[in-house]
Amino acid sequence: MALPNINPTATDSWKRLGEHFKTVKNVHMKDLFAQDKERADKFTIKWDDFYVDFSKNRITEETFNYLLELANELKLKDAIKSQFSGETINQTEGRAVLHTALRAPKTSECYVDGTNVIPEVSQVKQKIEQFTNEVVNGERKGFTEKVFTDIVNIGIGGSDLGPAMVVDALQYYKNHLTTHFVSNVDGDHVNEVIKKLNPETTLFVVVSKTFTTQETLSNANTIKEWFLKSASEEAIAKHFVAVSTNIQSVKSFGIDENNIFPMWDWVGGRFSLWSAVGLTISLAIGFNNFESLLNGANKMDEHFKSEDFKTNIPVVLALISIWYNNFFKAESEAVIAYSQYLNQFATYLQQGIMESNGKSVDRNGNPIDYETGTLIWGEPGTNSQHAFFQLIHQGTKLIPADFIGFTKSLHSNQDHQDKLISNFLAQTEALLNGKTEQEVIDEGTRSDIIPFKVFKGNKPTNTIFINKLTPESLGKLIAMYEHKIFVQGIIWNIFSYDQFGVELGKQLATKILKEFNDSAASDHDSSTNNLLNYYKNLK
Ligand SMILES: O=P(O)(O)OC[C@H]1O[C@](O)(CO)[C@@H](O)[C@@H]1O
Repeated sequence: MALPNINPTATDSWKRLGEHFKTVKNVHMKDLFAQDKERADKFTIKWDDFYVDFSKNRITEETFNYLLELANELKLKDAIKSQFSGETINQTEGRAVLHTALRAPKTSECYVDGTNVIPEVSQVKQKIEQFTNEVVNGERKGFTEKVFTDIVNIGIGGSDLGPAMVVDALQYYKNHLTTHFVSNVDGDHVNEVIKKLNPETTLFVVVSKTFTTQETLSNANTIKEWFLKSASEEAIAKHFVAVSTNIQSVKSFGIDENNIFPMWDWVGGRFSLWSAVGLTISLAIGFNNFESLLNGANKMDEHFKSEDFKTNIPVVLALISIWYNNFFKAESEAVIAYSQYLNQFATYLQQGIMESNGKSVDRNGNPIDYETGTLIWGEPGTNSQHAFFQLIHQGTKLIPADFIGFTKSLHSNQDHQDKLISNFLAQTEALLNGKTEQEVIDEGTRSDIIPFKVFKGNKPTNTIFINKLTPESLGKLIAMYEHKIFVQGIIWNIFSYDQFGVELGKQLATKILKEFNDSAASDHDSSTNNLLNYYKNLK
C-alpha cells in the first residue's frame, strides 16, 4: 500500500481551518485563558515522565478539533501503519523507512521484502555490545598494546550530528574515553583534532552510510596518513573500524572485514543514530546506556503508534506546527532547551527537520502552492535569553517555540536548578501575557519611552517538561521529533525521506575542484568565474 496521496489544501478540514483562522487570528491567548479556567488541563498531555503543555498556543478547542480532523482526513493512521510495517514509503528511493525497527524489542518482527529484519538488527547490536565492552574494559588494545583512551568519529550529516549531539547531551553518563568528532572537509577541523591525539591509544570510527561522501573519505584518508607515520599498515586493523552499507568500499579503504558494522538502506542517515552509526555513543556511555536510549525511543514509538491523536504527543505538536506554518505563515520555529547538555540539540534537529521536509513538489511530483518545512533554530536557555529573545518578545515575526526543561538537574545544586526553572517558566508566561501599556504606565515609566516597553504577548509556546535527562528520556525526546517530522510530511503530501536537494551543490563542487588546475575559468556565470579566478590567483 502506498502512502495516501491527498492534496491537504483540497480537504474539507483545511478549508474549515482557513475559515476558522479568520475568526481566531487576532484573539489573544490571555483572553482564552481568562475565559476557560480548565484550559491548561485540557491542553496538557501527561505521558510517562513527559508533561507536555500546549495550552499556550493560539488555538481554541474548535481549532484543535479541526486539526485532528485534518490528520484523519489525510489518513495519518494508515500512513503510520505503512511506516511501521516496513512498506516502501520512501518511494523516490524505493526504500522502507525503519529506524523504528532498530529500537524494537528483540522478540518483535518487522518485514522488509518478506524478510524479518529484527534478527539482523540484534546481531549488529551484539557486535556493538561486545566491541564496546572490549574497548571500555581495555581488553582491545592498540598496536603497542596500550589501552584506548580516545575515540574519533569521522562522519558528516547524519553520520555525525546524531552521535555528536547524544554524546554531548549524555556526557554526565560518560566513561573514561575521550570522544572527538571530525566532520568538516575544512582541513583545520581534522588538524585541530589530530593535535590532541596519540596514535597508539586512539580508535577511529569511520561512519558513512554510502562510503562515498567527500568530506568523510578526505578526513579518513588524512587521518590514515597521519596514523601511518607512526604505525604499520597492519596496525590499521586495530585502530580503524567503519559503519557503512558499502562493505566493498570500506574494504578497499583498508579496513578489516571484522571491523565493519553494517547498516541497511532502510535507515535514513538523519535517523541513523540508533544503528551502528551510534557506535561512538555506545563507546562513550557504555552499551547499557545506549540500549536505554533505544528503549526510550521505542517507548515513544509505541505511544505514537497506539495513542489516540488527541493525546498523541508527536501528532499534536506536528498539527500545531502546521497551524502556524500554513495559516499564520510563521516561517520558523525555535527550540529552546533549558539544559546546557542539549547545547547541540537544535543543530541536530535542523538536519532531521529541514532535510526531510524542505520539499516543494508533492507526492505526484507536482509543484506545491502551500508552505512546507520549517526553519529550525535555537540555543539553550538561559543563554538564548541574553541573545535573541528580544526579537521573539518584541520583534515583528511570529516565532512559535518549544521550551524543553527537566524537573531534576543531574548535579545536585538546587539553587541553580531553581533559578534555571524560574526562567524556563517565566519566559513562556511573558511570551503569553506580554505587558500592556497600562502596566508599563503603572510601573512609573517616563511617558516618552512607554511604547518601547510594551510587550504584545500572544507568542505561542509548547512546554515539554521531562523528569530528568537520562539516556531513556533523551531517546523519547529525539523519537518525538522524528515522528513529528513524519506527521508533517504526511499532511503536506511530500516525501520526507529523500534529500535530492543536497546533490546539486556536491556535483558543482566536484566540477569546480577539477578546474583549480586549469587556465582561467570562463564557462560559469560571470560571478562564479570571477570568484573562482580570484581564488586561483591568491591560493
Ligand atoms: O553517511 P553518508 O553516506 O556519508 O552521508 C552523510 C550525509 O550526507 C547526506 O546524504 C546529505 O548531505 C545526509 O543525508 C547524510 O546524513
